[in-house]
Amino acid sequence: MVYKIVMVRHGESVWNKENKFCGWFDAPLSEKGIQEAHAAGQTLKEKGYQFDSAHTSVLTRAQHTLKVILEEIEQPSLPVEMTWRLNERHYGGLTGLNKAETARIHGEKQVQIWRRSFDSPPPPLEKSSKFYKIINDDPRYKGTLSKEEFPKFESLKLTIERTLPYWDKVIVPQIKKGKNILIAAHGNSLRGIVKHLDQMSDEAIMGLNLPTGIPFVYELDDNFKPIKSMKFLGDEETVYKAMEAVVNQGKPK
Ligand SMILES: O=C(OP(=O)(O)O)[C@H](O)COP(=O)(O)O
Repeated sequence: MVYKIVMVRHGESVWNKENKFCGWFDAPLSEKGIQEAHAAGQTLKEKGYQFDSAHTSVLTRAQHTLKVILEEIEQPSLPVEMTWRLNERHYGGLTGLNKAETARIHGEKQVQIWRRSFDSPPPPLEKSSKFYKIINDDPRYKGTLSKEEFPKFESLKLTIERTLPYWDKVIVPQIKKGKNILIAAHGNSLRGIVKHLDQMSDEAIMGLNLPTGIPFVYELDDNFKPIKSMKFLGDEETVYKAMEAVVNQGKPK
């Protein structure tokens, strides 16, 4: 049996465009991001993809991307499960800061560590931050995350620790039943799933940057080992350039 799963990072958000660390802040899609979502949906339609269910985060940018894709593939009523476990990593005290400006102040190397190291977390989101209440008092987390559980920051390691239980307990059983699944999520929650599937080392995952709005496919064997890893549904040059652009966000300008 060969299992297939499609994943996509949401289209460009307004904060991606403004080059700000976003994390759990609920930035909407930019105009370009909406176009990217349409293009992703059209590509999936051209290639004949249809799904049995979809999974996304509780953040608008991922949900909006998914909605546009489902409209494009003419499956607007597909069952969708939303969970904070697929949220972007919580960027703590970096939330809202411009990445290039942060690199100018703290150095490109430090920003690279904050963005891509496996287990060095960003500084915590302090109560004094203007984003603290917006994120922590957001009603979408009520009843699912207690005050004690609510993160103040997340490294990739911590992100994986809360994403993988959802992958293992909810998504994998659906795939094993033969369901075709689509996941629309975020740069770092998806990097966590990719690291797990490809059994990438803590060092190797540092070099992976996911572009916005370009779906990618995994084909997995019975033991969930990849037969085909991360096959992007886009031409190589476009994908490469989009990945490079993500890397360059952390350079001082
Ligand atoms: O919110 C974010 O990711 P997202 O746009 O995938 O939701 C982060 O700001 C991505 O930043 P990074 O690429 O520096 O880890």
